[in-house]
Amino acid sequence: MSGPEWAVEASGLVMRYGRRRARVLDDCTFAVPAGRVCGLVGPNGAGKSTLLALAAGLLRPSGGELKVLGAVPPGARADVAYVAQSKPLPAQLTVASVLRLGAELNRSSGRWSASAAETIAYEQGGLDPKARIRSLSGGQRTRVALALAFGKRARLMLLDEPMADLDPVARQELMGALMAEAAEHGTTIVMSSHVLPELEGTCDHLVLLGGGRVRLAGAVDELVSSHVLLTGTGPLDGQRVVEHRPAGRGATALVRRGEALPPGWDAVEPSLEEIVLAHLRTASGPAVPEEAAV
Ligand SMILES: Nc1ncnc2c1ncn2[C@@H]1O[C@H](COP(=O)(O)OP(=O)(O)OP(=O)(O)O)[C@@H](O)[C@H]1O
Repeated sequence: MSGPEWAVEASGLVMRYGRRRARVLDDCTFAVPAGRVCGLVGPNGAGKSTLLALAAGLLRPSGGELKVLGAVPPGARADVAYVAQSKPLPAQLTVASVLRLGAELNRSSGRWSASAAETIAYEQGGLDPKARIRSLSGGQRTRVALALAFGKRARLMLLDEPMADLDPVARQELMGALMAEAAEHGTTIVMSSHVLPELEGTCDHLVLLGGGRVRLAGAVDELVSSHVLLTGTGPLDGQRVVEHRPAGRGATALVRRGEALPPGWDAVEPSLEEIVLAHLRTASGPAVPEEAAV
């Protein structure tokens, strides 16, 4: 692999907005390998946007270490595309001028791809190049912001809820475009989302934030194989229980794989969505110790 092995590396990362405020991120340690498509999930206010803005170099950490493509942000800015949740774009410009501005601002990298940007904006999105940004809908603005990110041909795309205001067809199309970008160019994508089915099948890595901490992080296949979904009745002594819920006359329990199956329980492999939901529902409680987190 050329370049750094890790696209994003956080070690003991702390963020607070102002000295007296509580920690939004507290002692967060995780790493996203280069070339992965990483879902960033967590309840509202968990710190996902904060983490992405730190990685984009728009905020400075209050403590700990953060490296992006091997450099302290914004050191690798030329190789990073960031799409903020608010998608700020100059309202008075036309779509075509925004894409020209993107080309201009990225001239020094020599990597700007007008065709990649135009495919997203015009071919797939059907946007009018002469339309002014202020006349576009929220979803259409999102498309322009994503067109800029694709045009940049960055090595890392940091996308803050990129699909939130897109219609289902546009979502599917743009997820496909992101997957193709990752597969063809080895681009690392870190994408926050609340839509779990969207992440299942597209992300091969996951970071879950809750209560300011990293609750879960690692390769999706390892996270799935390190959990077991139990249904049944009886004590769960010795099991590392993530969540226990009543179901009919018995219960379901998501546990970390490890100990032998307790009597009275049947085990199946959970889906990623079941794992994430269980961790989200318990995200403000104490973290269940994990072994295989990256
Ligand atoms: N500029 C700011 N000044 C003070 N506090 C802030 C600021 N930005 C965010 N916060 C606080 O930091 C915490 C994390 O916010 P953040 O936007 O990072 O969460 P999030 O996980 O992206 O949430 P959501 O899913 O709702 O978008 C929240 O408690 C929020 O109120």
